[in-house]
Amino acid sequence: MPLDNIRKRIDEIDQQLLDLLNARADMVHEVGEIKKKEGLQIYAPERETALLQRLAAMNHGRLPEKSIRAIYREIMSAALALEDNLTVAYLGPEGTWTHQAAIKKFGHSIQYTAQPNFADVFNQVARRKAHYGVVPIENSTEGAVSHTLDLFVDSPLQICAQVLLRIENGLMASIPREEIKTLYSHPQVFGQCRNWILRHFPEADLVEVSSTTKAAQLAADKAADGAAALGGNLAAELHGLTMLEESIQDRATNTTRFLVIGEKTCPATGNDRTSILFSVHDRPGSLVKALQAFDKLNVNMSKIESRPSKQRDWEYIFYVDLAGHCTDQDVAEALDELEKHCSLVKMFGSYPDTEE
Ligand SMILES: C=C(O[C@@H]1C=C(C(=O)O)C=C[C@H]1O)C(=O)O
Repeated sequence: MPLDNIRKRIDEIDQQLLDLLNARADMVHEVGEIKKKEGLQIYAPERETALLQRLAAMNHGRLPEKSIRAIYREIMSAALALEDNLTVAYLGPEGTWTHQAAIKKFGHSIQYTAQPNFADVFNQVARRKAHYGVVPIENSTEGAVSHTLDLFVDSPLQICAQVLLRIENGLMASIPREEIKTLYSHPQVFGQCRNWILRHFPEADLVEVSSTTKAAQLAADKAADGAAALGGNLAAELHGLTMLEESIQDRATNTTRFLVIGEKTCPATGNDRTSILFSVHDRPGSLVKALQAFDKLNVNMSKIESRPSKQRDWEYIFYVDLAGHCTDQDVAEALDELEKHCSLVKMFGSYPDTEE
C-alpha cells in the first residue's frame, strides 16, 4: 500500500479507537455511579488484575504483553480520573521510587499528592483527603521498611494492592566523577549500594537524607563542594543531573515491594496474599504454638518480621504474610487458631499477589 494510503488508514483506525475509548469510559463511569450508590470502592484491583491477565491471554497480535499492560494502565487511569477526582497520596517528594511505584499502579491521569513522611500518607487516607496511599514495605536487599510496619498497628486502614518495582540506583552529579567528595542519599539506598561505595568511593563522606529527590537537589545545590547523589533516573531528571554510572546496586535483582492502602481490603482473586500482625503472651513456647496454627492448616507463610512493641519493653509484634485470602477457609481457620495463643491479632489486608 502507498504511504499516503497507509496513513489514511491509520487516521481512520485512530478515529475508531477514540470512539471506542470514549464508549469504554462511559461504561466505566456507569460502574462508578453504581459503586457510589452502593458504597463500593471506586478502585478495584482484583478487576484490574483479572483484566490484564485476560488481555494477555487474548492478545495474538504484534504488540508484546508489556506494551498491552502499559497501554491499559493508562486507559484505566483515565477512567479512574473521571471518578471523584481520584487522589493518591504517596511518600514524596516528587520523583521518589514511591512516586514511580504509584504511577506504575495508577497511571498518569489521576491526581497525586506527595507527603513528607509515612504517617502523613496514612493520615491523608484515613481523613479522606486522599482515596488511596502508596508506601514502601520491603526491599529484596535491605529488608523491611519498619516505619510502614509500625503504622499498621494503630491504623484502621487496609492494604488493597501491592506493586513490585525493580530499583536501579545510579550515581548522579553535575560535576566530573574525580571531583566528588560527598555522596547524598536515602539510608535504604546506601544499604543497597554498600559494596559499590566501598569499591569506588571509600573516602567519600556519606550523608543520609530523607529521600533520593532531596539527595539529587543537594547534589545540584552543593556541586561546587563536590556533592553527588545516589538514586533513580526521575530524581536526576528533576534536578538536571547527569547519570555518571547506572545500576550500581550490589544485587542485580534489587526489587522493592510497595503497598496500596485504602479504607477497604480487596475481594479474593484466587492468587492472594494476606498480611497480619500479632503479639504473643510472654510465656515459654507461645511463639512456637502461634506459628503451629499455620502448619496445622497447611497455610504457607511467606515472610515473618518482628518489631518492638510500642507498649512495653521487650515485647514484640510479629508481622506475617500468608498465601491465600482471609475469606479462604484454611486461612480463616488458621487465624482463629492463632487467636488462641495471642494477646493481639490484626488482619490488615488480603490483596492480589501480583508479580508486578
Ligand atoms: C470499571 C471498574 O472500575 C475501575 C476501572 C476499571 C477499568 O477501567 O477497567 C477496572 C477496575 C476499577 O479500578 C470496575 O470495577 O469494573
